[in-house]
Amino acid sequence: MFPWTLGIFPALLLTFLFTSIIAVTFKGSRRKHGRKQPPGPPGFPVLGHLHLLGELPHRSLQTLATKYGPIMSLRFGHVPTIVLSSAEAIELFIKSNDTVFANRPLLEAFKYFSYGFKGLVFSEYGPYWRNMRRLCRLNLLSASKVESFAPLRMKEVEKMVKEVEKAAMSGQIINLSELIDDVLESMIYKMIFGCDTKKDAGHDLKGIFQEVMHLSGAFNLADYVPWLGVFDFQGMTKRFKRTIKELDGVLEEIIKEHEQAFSSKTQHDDFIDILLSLMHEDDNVDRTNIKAIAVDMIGAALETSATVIVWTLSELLRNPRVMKIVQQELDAVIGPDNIVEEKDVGKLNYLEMVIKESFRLHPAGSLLPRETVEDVEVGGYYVEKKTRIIMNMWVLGRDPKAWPEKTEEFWPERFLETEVDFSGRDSLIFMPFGTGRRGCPGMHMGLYTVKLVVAQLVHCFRWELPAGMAPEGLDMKEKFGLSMPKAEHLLAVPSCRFHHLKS
Ligand code: HEM
Repeated sequence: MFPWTLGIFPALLLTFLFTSIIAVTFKGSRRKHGRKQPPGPPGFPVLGHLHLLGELPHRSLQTLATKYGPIMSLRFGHVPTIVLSSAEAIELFIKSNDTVFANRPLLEAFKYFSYGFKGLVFSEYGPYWRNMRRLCRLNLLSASKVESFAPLRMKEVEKMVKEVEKAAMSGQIINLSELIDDVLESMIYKMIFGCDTKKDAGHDLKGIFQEVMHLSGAFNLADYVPWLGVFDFQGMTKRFKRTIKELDGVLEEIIKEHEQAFSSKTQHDDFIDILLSLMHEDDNVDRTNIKAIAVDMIGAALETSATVIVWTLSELLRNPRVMKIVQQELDAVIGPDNIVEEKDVGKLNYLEMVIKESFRLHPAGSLLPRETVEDVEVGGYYVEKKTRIIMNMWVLGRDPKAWPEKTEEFWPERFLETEVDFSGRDSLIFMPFGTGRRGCPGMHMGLYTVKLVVAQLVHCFRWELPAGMAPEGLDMKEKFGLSMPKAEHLLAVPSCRFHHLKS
């Protein structure tokens, strides 16, 4: 969820050279109004601490926090920032002052791709956001809506099983990262648009969205040193404009098709249909909202769910002991020869612990960003309005105080004795879907999808690493991005566990 990956070094070098000319005249200070600020390292004028982030900012910030503590003050370009690196720090700041920390940073990419913050994810905290959130929760993400899309999810998962079966027959290596992306794209696009590619109409919906995600995760200098924005050194503004124009063209076409079919349909199935019927009833919903919400839902649902599935399967391949227990549970609950159905996933208790453990070590969204709505004093520190707050989720899962046993190991059994659920309500040591008012409203849909896909792949197939690679040889490096995906694609060879799968 935090963008500053691509091209960070060339961009920083450029900024440094450009701004060092005027740096001598700039008197930057982290002390505001003589009031106490959290500790932090000394920074450069203009650049602040941007140079300290490195290729993997979550790790660099973890190292800095060991020196400056779990509440640390930094400045990225012109943006005052506080990094929270423990459950106690998040409790003190976010939980106790939820409404004060309820904004998100308004970055340039999000401005373009959310149609000027007209959706839910990036809209400013206040009545507009409340209305959008209520609308999405009630009409798109309610328990009954999530359930109504179960047959669609199941159909896509069955198609996936057939594809893997074919590869298994011929002993082929499968690129699981690509396979999972494809399954989730089809599921999510069909749920939102009722179609999955628009290739037949000469568009490449998937390609356009990949560019949206790519640009949303890119480092854009103008977000940190706004007055450099007019020069567009990185060509970002040009790319934002080109991509949103292309995206808008496809979204308009999809909406028009839905409008034409609208009156003849008795049932309004996909998100666009539902939003169009709301537009007819509610003056607060217009065409721009529909497009912004559609983009929001894809951005929020797709990469997060795919990343979690790939990390979970990677951990299972690296830990044959855990894989064996998951398969034993599936055999006992689902039974050999049966395909897993969504109604069964709630009975898979060990799988649930496996997914929790995967979230602990590989949170989808390593750095959760928020922004202060107003000036506030917390824990004796003065935090001014529009300060960026970063919760370092990556550190939370690896904090030896919170997870004293086998901290760095993949050990799902720890959740036998730790009473935490996914929601971040009980305990902030584990909050993979965020916390408070801006916590994830798609948690149930995300969990159903992740559990169903993982369970199916592990129940129907045995998996081995290619070329006789030992489990401990699997590369587990992450790359930084919106959802901290695995750096290398996950490749594995399937073989069928059952001869006659009943679907
Ligand atoms: C495994 C999958 C998912 C993960 C790990 C995940 C995680 C997150 C996280 C960490 C946040 C930020 C919370 C905060 O700031 O406290 C978030 C926000 C959000 N998520 Fe999810 N999410 C997932 C799936 C979904 C799905 C399937 C949808 C909808 C279809 C969705 C919709 C949203 C929305 C709309 C927000 C913004 C809420 C707001 O700002 O009010 N997410 N998600």
